[in-house]
Amino acid sequence: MLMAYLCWCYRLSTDGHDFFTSYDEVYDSFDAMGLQENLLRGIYAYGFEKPSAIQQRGIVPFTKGLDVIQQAQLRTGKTTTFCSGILHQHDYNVVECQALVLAPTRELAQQIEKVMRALGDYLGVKVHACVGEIIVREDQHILSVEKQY
Ligand SMILES: Nc1ncnc2c1ncn2[C@@H]1O[C@H](COP(=O)(O)OP(=O)(O)OP(=O)(O)O)[C@@H](O)[C@H]1O
Repeated sequence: MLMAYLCWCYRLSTDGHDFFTSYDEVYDSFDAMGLQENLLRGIYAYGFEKPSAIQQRGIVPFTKGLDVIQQAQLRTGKTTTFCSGILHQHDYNVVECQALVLAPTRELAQQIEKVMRALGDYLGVKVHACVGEIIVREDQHILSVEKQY
């Protein structure tokens, strides 16, 4: 199968000018990415041994706090890429909502919730999908009173 992937990073520079660049660092193992230990445990426990092409290029820019645009073919590991990046950046000493992922469909939102929960298994992360047909007040309660991440 032809594997196509693209990874761009975008950040406001300190002098106020934008810059836009392709990201060409490649990490051929999850260990080499400098990820939180408990995130690594989650990745390996999920059954991943070697990062896919988009993961080799896409996870680390997330962990550096860059604004990232990624594009790759279906089923190449995009969801895992941004979930890992998000989970790495959390401060697990702070009990508050720290990330919001927007998805265009209920199925995608639920798939992202599943992956986030699995990868974050050893991090103690709390994940909640706010989808239609569930009372909005319940979502608000979970995200505020229960202090979900
Ligand atoms: N490094 C990896 N090693 C083994 N399996 C992997 C790896 N990364 C992802 N997978 C598996 O490949 C499948 C696709 O992964 P993922 O959902 O992250 O890709 P995607 O590009 O977001 O998919 P989609 O295009 O359907 O949204 C999943 O079953 C996932 O568990």
